[in-house]
Amino acid sequence: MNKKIIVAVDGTAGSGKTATFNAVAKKIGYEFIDTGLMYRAFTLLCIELKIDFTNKEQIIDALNIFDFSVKNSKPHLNGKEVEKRIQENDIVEFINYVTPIPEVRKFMIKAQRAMVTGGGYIEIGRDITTVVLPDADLKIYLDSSVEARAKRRFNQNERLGIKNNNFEEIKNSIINRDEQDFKNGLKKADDAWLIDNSNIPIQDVVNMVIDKIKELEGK
Ligand SMILES: Nc1ncnc2c1ncn2[C@@H]1O[C@H](COP(=O)(O)OP(=O)(O)OP(=O)(O)O)[C@@H](O)[C@H]1O
Ligand SMILES: Nc1ccn([C@@H]2O[C@H](COP(=O)(O)O)[C@@H](O)[C@H]2O)c(=O)n1
Repeated sequence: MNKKIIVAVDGTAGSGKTATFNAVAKKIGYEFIDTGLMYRAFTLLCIELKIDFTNKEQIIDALNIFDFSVKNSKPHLNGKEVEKRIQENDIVEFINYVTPIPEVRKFMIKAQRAMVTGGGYIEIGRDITTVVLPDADLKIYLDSSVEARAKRRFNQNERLGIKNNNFEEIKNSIINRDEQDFKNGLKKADDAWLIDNSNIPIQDVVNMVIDKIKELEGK
């Protein structure tokens, strides 16, 4: 019987981490953890508490009443399902006040590490291969050009009926998020497999990754 492994994935905003690795996890029976949802849900809590985002102490205090869970594959904030709400534009507008705060990152990293209790997990984010799961069996860094990512996000927003969908705004938002993510420590780990999917269909990336996981399970 092949032994399931731990897969850690980082990559730039909108590069395809969720769609690609959710599909991989479903096909091979792995648990899928999207750590970005935790940061989005926490940002939503701060919005709901009407926190002054320039006040770090208020943001840190909110961690004491932050309960995040995933039920039936849907993210829940303090027991309430928030899957679509945390994809709205105001979350992206404020999240960059939240993600650089060391106390917030320490809280999230501890929780994200505890979620992976052995093989059979795929965890995605910005610091998974470098900080959360540095000893993962397989590390992947997923990237795409800014243009490709903006086009995809625009089309996704259209499909989801997200309000005020504007291509140039999305492109600028991606550039800003990349800037913040690199400041927060996003980088390709030396032992990570770089996949640039700018011109590779999602199904081909899914198949490439599954082949690699099966190879490592057999070792
Ligand atoms: N290889 C690909 N080719 C074309 N479209 C893709 C590819 N991979 C993902 N997509 C599409 O790109 C969009 C963004 O993908 P996704 O939401 O999975 O990115 P992400 O990296 O998880 O983003 P974020 O970091 O913002 O959560 C989705 O519409 C997805 O279907
Ligand atoms: N491990 C992580 C995951 C995410 N972030 C930040 O949260 C934002 C939302 O994440 P998405 O994957 O849903 O885009 C994102 O902009 C990251 O800045 C993080 O810092 N660490």
